[in-house]
Amino acid sequence: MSEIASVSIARPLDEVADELGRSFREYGFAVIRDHGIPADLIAQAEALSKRFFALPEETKKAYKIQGGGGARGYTPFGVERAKDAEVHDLKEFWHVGRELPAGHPLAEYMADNVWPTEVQGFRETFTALYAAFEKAGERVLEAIALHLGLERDYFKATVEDGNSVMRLLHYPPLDGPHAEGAIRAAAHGDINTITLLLGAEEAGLELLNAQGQWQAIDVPEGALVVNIGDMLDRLTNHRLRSTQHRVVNPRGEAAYRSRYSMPFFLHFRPDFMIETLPGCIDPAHPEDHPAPISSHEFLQQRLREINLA
Ligand SMILES: O=C(O)CCC(=O)C(=O)O
Ligand SMILES: [Fe+2]
Repeated sequence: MSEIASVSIARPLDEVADELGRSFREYGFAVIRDHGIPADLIAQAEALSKRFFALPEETKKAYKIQGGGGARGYTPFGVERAKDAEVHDLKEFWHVGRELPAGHPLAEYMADNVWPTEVQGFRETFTALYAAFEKAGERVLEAIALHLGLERDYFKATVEDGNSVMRLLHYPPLDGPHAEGAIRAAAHGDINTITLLLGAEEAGLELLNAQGQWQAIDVPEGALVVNIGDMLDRLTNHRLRSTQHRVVNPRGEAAYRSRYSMPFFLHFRPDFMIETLPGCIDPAHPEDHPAPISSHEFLQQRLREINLA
């Protein structure tokens, strides 16, 4: 049986595109090494994320934006609920979005960021990390374009000034008799184009494989986990799979520890029309979603389903 690919993107992309593409077709996931996001920037970001979540609840709640659907700033424990899930996820998180200059035609789609004044260097560090994620994501998309037989820079214009969001996540420690194996984030597919995940070395991330089994994703230290989101799944007529995944609390001692992670949800630009790629349609795979939909409208529909809009 094949495995989730672990690929260095420092190599020429035409040499790795097919291994990467196969992993995205079969698992919807791949592990990316040599992604170019500096290790010291990651370490600094992890330290500041921990510092923020360690602040008193009342301090953090001051950064919850009323009516903002959690798009920016702080979302407390007990709000987000996966599509069709009955209970809330066991997590709190912070969102950083794109900063566009005033008067930019896409500015209306993007709320202003807020920054916690209690954590020194937060804004600088996460602004730098956002840019680094974006650059790594662009390279992954180049490899995906090659795999799909498209021009290497096909995706560049589709994601330029997109509504990408970086999420700092904290899953607080659990206690009590039901802590081991508890579901920290219920099964879900990501909404966006691709997701790049850093800092998830603490066990718990699992994907639902094609055989219907939950499979743990092992992440070498410092590597990126990349998965396909629903928008790219739809664009490619399900050739690249947006796979259900979840976070479970590990068993043993680790069950009683916090878990931190930092996903970057890379989005198409809001006005990009998601219309099935002609190369992904053939008699065996007829077009599944004939009506094009804008990336913005798709996102709004899905946010309503997960209690964030
Ligand atoms: O924390 C993780 O490892 C994964 C988080 C995730 O899947 C999400 O926030 O969409
Ligand atoms: Fe996810």
